Amino acid sequence: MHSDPPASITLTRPDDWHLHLRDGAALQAVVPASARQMARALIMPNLRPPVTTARQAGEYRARILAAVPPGLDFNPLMALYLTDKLPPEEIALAKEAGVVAAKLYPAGATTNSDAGVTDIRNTYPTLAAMQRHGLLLLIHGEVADPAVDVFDREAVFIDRVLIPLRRDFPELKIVFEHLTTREGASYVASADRFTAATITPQHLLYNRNALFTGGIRPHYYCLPILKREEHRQALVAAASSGSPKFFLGTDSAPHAAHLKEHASGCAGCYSALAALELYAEAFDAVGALDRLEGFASFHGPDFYGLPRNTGTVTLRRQAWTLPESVPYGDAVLKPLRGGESLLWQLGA
Ligand SMILES: NC(=O)N[C@@H](CC(=O)O)C(=O)O
Ligand SMILES: [Zn+2]
Ligand SMILES: [Zn+2]
Repeated sequence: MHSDPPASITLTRPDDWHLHLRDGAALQAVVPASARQMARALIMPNLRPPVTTARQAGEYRARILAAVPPGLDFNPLMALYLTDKLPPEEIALAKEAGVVAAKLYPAGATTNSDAGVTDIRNTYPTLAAMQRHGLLLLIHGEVADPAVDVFDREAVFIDRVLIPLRRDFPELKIVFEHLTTREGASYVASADRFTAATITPQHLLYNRNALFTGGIRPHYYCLPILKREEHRQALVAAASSGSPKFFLGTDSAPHAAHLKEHASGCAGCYSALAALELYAEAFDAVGALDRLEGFASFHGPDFYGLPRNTGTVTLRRQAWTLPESVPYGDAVLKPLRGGESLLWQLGA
């Protein structure tokens, strides 16, 4: 028996556990959208130059707070960018300054990852300090090895890097960011309580056909790249399973439209403008709207050891059209699903 979807759903205020806000004019352009939807966000440190000290993280956080529109309360949580040389002593300073995590980018794996880690063993003293001080390790889980097929880089990362790393640091909390494969979902589901994962809206809604529908579609290009339909289905099953290991992280990654519509287009989807609406659509499609609140509002803070938010947001089942583009400094941004209709709308 099928029951009609509800006309509205109310959730505890959600958080975004994987967000790129950039800096300068770009930061000013994108902070309001996230602050309107989310109570907190874990801010990615892949600026140029990257955020590698507790002091830089504090200064960056202040710039973010200064861009929050009056009347909204938004709490940015900060992470350091792990390099081959991040000193273990910086971890104690970071902990003291309220930084909650460090982010591992394998060198060359994604946008602004050239300062990333060339060999995980170089970071072992720093990872030991993180385990001791209770900082989480956030991972872009793809090998950068050009010999590995782009679509296999996540699965290969699990075998080559993650399994040994987990063995060497059994109590380091690890978030496998922007999960994209069935292999990733089953690794995390069967891992112990120190391992969790974020999942983006695009990986729940689209498979790799979206990259080529009627021509090449640069606004669906992000890393890790969209995968086959069977992987999308595995991700939807994981996100809507009720397991506390999976939670919301948009990986909203703005790039000026002209740099995506380019011979060598940038990787990253700008999803922050309608993130909750997109997630609601994905959960609605499998009749799992009752599982959205756990994924969006509870599992993240529980894993990070932070309090759940108070207050609520309401989504209404009401079609509306997302703008095709929005201002981005001197350029424009084309949001994921821009110019198209959405089924759910976040209440004012
Ligand atoms: N996801 C992306 O495709 N891009 C991100 C980097 C990242 O999260 O890997 C970016 O900063 O643009
Ligand atoms: Zn990444
Ligand atoms: Zn990201």
